[in-house]
Amino acid sequence: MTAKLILLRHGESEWNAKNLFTGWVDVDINDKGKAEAQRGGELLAAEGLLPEVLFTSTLKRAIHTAEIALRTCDRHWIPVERSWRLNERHYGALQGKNKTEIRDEFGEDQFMLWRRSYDQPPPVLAADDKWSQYNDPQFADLPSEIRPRTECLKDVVFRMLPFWYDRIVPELSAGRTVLVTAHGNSLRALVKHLDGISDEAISGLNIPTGIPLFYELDEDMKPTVPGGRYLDPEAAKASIEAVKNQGKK
Ligand SMILES: O=C(O)[C@@H](CO)OP(=O)(O)O
Repeated sequence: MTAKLILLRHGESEWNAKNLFTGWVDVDINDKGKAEAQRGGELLAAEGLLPEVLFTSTLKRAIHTAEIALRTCDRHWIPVERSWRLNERHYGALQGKNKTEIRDEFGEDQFMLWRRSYDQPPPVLAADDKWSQYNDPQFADLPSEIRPRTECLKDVVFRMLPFWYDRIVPELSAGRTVLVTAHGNSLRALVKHLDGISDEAISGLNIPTGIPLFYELDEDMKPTVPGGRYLDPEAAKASIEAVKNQGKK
């Protein structure tokens, strides 16, 4: 038996369009993002890949993307579970900062280390910073030692995997088609795990906005096709290139 897993990064957000580091800042999708989410739902319907359970982060750009995509393929009614463990990587002191300005100020190497290295987090964000979520009621139940003030991708893998094993894998094992709507870096963490990508090679992986990535998984929860399959490969290619080049002039 194989299991069906669909990964969907949220559609373009207001801050993606403004070229700002976002992380845990709870910005919404814009009109282009809404259109991408709808197209995502159309692709699911066209392939007959109809989700039976939804997992999302607690951030509105992922929640709203899922709502639009599921409404479009008439699956608005499926059970849903949200978890902070699927949230975007906390971008620390870079949250709210312009990517091009950070690249100009600190140079390409440091910019890429912060953006795509596996284990080097940006500087911490002060708890009382304008763009901090440290005292947000949404995260009040999280013990302070796991409430992030910055994260590298390795930290995301560490906090995401318990949710994968405890909540998502049981649904896949039960034969249900699972949709996960999340973020560029929380999905990079999951793809790294699924495809066994090395700490070095993961820096070259980018996830496009709003295009479903379909994985068929074997009984060991390993992909039958490495890397899965984007339901719109051409659009995925163009969007991956755009994500990769963010911050460049
Ligand atoms: O700003 C962010 O939170 C992420 C995703 O939008 O950006 P990046 O692709 O630079 O990691």
